[in-house]
Amino acid sequence: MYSLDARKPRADETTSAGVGADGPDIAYSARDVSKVFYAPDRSVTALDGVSLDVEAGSFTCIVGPSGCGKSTLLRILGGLEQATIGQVTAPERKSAVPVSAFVFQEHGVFPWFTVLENVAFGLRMAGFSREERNATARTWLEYVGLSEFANSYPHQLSGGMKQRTAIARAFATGSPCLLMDEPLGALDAQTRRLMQEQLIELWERERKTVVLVTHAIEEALLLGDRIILMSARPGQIKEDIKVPFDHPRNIDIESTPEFADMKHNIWESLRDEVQKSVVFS
Ligand SMILES: Nc1ncnc2c1ncn2[C@@H]1O[C@H](COP(=O)(O)OP(=O)(O)OP(=O)(O)O)[C@@H](O)[C@H]1O
Repeated sequence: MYSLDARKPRADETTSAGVGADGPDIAYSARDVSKVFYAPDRSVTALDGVSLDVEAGSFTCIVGPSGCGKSTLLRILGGLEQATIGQVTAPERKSAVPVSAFVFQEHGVFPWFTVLENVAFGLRMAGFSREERNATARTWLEYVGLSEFANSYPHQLSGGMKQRTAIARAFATGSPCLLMDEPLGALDAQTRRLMQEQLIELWERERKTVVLVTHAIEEALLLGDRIILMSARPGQIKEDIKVPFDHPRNIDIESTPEFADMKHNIWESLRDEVQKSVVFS
């Protein structure tokens, strides 16, 4: 459990660090990480020798075929799962606010809490007063356009509104790093577009360290500054791609030839891996 130290974290504790004199700060670092899931009948090697440095304040997307270990890698970075072999380092926790906040594809909100209580939950766990956490939660509800629904319960919301609540909570908690596993995967196409735009805006406002798992190449190109392309299981890093589009960014970049080229090249590289994963899984 967290210690209930009800002070507001200092700015240097809650925002991602930038570029220091010795180069960029590294938020997460994985060195030769392998993960084997053991079961009585068979063991599964999910990751094999993955090494990765994630810069503080960067937006990294992980793309790869189904079952290649994307979620496992994210969970290992966030400390939810342990590597079988290899080392992982994450930013040091300096306050009651957890270093990593998670957003999953579904089930990210507590059905028995109102929208406001859901968004304020992380702050409550970190020991903030009711007044402070409600004020912060209301600000974030405004950013994601859910102010009117502060007192609604999740069953009264659409899927997109529930995901906005989960994303608002992750940002509101004040964690410097957000780990998102297909956060928009369950949404319909139109809502997904709006949420992509909103995620870009929120990230540009906060510049937190984000690692986001997605199946969609377009989404990774639109949101990320870097794409980690993984091979079929056992997951290894096949390519480490720099996304060259500037910020502030919007969905218009999708109509540029550069976007189309990158999308094509990434798909060419991913296609073999997808085929392997379909054959062997
Ligand atoms: N707790 C577990 N116990 C046993 N095997 C697991 C466990 N978690 C994941 N695996 C296996 O590890 C491999 C990688 O799973 P993981 O969920 O990380 O892949 P993924 O790339 O995120 O997949 P998807 O894109 O389909 O969500 C899969 O073969 C999966 O079956």
